Amino acid sequence: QGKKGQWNKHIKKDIDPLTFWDIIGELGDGAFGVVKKAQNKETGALAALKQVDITSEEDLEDFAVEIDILADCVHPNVVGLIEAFFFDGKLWMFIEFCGGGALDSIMVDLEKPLTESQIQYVCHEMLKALDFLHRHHVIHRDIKAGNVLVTIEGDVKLADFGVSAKNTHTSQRRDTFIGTPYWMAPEVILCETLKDTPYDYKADIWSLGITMIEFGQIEPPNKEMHPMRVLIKIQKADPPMLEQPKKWTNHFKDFVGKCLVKDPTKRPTAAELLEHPFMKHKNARDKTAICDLIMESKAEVVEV
Ligand SMILES: COc1ccc(Nc2ncnc(-c3cccnc3Nc3cc(NC(=O)c4cccc(C(F)(F)F)c4)ccc3C)n2)cc1
Repeated sequence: QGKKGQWNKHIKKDIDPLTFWDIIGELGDGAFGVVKKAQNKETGALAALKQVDITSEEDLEDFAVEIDILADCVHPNVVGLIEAFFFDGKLWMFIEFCGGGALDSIMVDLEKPLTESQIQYVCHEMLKALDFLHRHHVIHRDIKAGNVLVTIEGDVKLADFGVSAKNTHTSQRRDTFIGTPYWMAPEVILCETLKDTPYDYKADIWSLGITMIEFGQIEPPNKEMHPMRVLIKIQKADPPMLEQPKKWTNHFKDFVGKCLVKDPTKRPTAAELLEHPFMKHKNARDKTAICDLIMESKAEVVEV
């Protein structure tokens, strides 16, 4: 079995998933397509379920890349694939459910940004995920608060709802559409040769820096601008900075400044950033601050 045979190993075929799973609700108002909440009949485990109509071989290829990434990249800070089925012309992906949801929704719901100690912990967890993915030759390419999930225990899991992640091995790229520009690194916009070189994973480090500003201000820089204008500005302007410098420590500001270096060859790796003083502080290993935030956000939603 050639290519086709290759993707079978992670996907159960011709078995009805509803033999093992109950669908118990909807997730997100279709913002992510058809995503449901499911519960395992035997274990009671909760899952996020994505069902995708597979009409063409090409669709299959695209989603096989996603399954391969998730099956190969098992890490405590990356969303976990529980199992996948191909049934009734659909691909069914069951992902470990993160009860706190995405961090952008939490900031919007609570109408407040993260504190520096919450940012310190989330950033440390994200860096561990990025270091792991980059070592596995996976570039995320859409790092932003909306792709950072939290569990009710305060664990942080990197996700990719736009599925723009690329496995440099297969160098298969979903139709090369331009994602949301606000988090985009300068070299990615310029389509510089650096995009497909040993430096192309550095784009995630730039987006991490933008995401740090997003955590501290609820929105990324230039959010009020028209997306096309932002592409030009990211190219031309000096790197963005935190708006209220007095609000943040020098370690945090220095960390953001190191991520937002326009020349990718001069931008640090995730491994190097894990050694930055901002990451050596005990807050970076203390989940209590983020647990308080998650409880506050869960308390907001009173089950009617
Ligand atoms: C609206 O409130 C909530 C509340 C809880 C949750 N919790 C939750 N927990 C787990 N997954 C999801 C989820 C939500 C919407 C869409 N997809 C979700 N998970 C998911 C993720 C994926 N794939 C990835 O995240 C992914 C794909 C490629 C690469 C990567 C990475 F590079 F990060 F490894 C990650 C595939 C299928 C699914 C169902 N949502 C979400 C919203």
